[in-house]
Amino acid sequence: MASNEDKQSTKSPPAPSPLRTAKFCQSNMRILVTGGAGFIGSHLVDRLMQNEKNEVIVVDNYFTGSKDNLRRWIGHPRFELIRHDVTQPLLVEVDQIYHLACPASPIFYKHNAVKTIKTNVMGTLNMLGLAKRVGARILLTSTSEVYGDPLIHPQPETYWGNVNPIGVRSCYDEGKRVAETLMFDYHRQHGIEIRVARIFNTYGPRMNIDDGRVVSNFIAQALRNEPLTVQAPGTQTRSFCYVADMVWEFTMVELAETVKELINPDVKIVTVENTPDDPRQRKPDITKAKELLGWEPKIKLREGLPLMEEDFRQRLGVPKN
Ligand SMILES: O=C(O)[C@H]1O[C@H](OP(=O)(O)OP(=O)(O)OC[C@H]2O[C@@H](n3ccc(=O)[nH]c3=O)[C@H](O)[C@@H]2O)[C@H](O)[C@@H](O)[C@@H]1O
Repeated sequence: MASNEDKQSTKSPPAPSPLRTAKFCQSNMRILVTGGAGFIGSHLVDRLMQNEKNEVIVVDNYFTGSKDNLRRWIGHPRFELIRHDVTQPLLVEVDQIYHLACPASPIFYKHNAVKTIKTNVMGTLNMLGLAKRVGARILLTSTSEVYGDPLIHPQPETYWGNVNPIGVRSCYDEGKRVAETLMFDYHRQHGIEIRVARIFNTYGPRMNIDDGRVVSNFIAQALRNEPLTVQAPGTQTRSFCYVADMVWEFTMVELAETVKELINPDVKIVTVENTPDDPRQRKPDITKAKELLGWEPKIKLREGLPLMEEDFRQRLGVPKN
């Protein structure tokens, strides 16, 4: 019944703006990346810029992103960088929107919770408004946090989650859930072409060194000869994705032991207090992605960690012995 109603109310996509379909610009694809100066955003920009038919516009407010991540593209004729906060409307003529903008590390997103939820709700609303106006396709980077502390393991796309609506993480996980709702409502009501990617704990070069997330913490701690801080109980799991890839499930103790073994065997592992609402386990069911997209992870944690170690060594000025 619901699906029939869905079908009836889904409109065909709005036509792209006449400016974008004019002959003179048909050959190039103009792509907006919000949060493009961030960790995942800047890797995406690298990939998009490899295609000579792409023009890339990045918007970022540099709250957690950095111009340094885009150094190689600044001044490139197919690249533009705009300082802009997505909670404010933006008008640009584009064909595709990759909407990544939002602080993603729990310490950053909890630091200004109201701003985080505004970014998720108003930011996504603004980008959907833009997509509707110019007829662009839009992708939202959502998160494994939409599953909260999941009661089903591993998590299929169809799982609705177990989320605390009034907790300290809600600004992010409920914020992303509303953002997903907005995406599907704009699709049903206005025919916008949408994609939603639920990203699981990604790590790799260019993460902020003091980002606060577990992989960057452990690597920076190992390189600084500080104890690896496993938050209790340490048996909670995450499924780590190398930034060019994905997904391997580990407990935090296993991760700490791997970082110790690979990066600094002398470092100590200590157990410290955890934060509220920390999910006890998380692992995506990737059956559908394998079947429909032909996608599966390739880079194992033991291969990905050294690549991130190399980047952190350079930025921390810690040479390899
Ligand atoms: O990537 C995801 O899927 C989502 O989840 C992450 O949230 P979380 O999994 O809590 O990320 P971390 O802060 O890296 O924590 C992972 C686990 O490591 C533990 N941890 C964290 C830091 C540390 O120093 N030690 C430690 O044991 C935490 O208790 C937690 O159980 C991030 O908030 C989001 O960027 C993202 O959307």
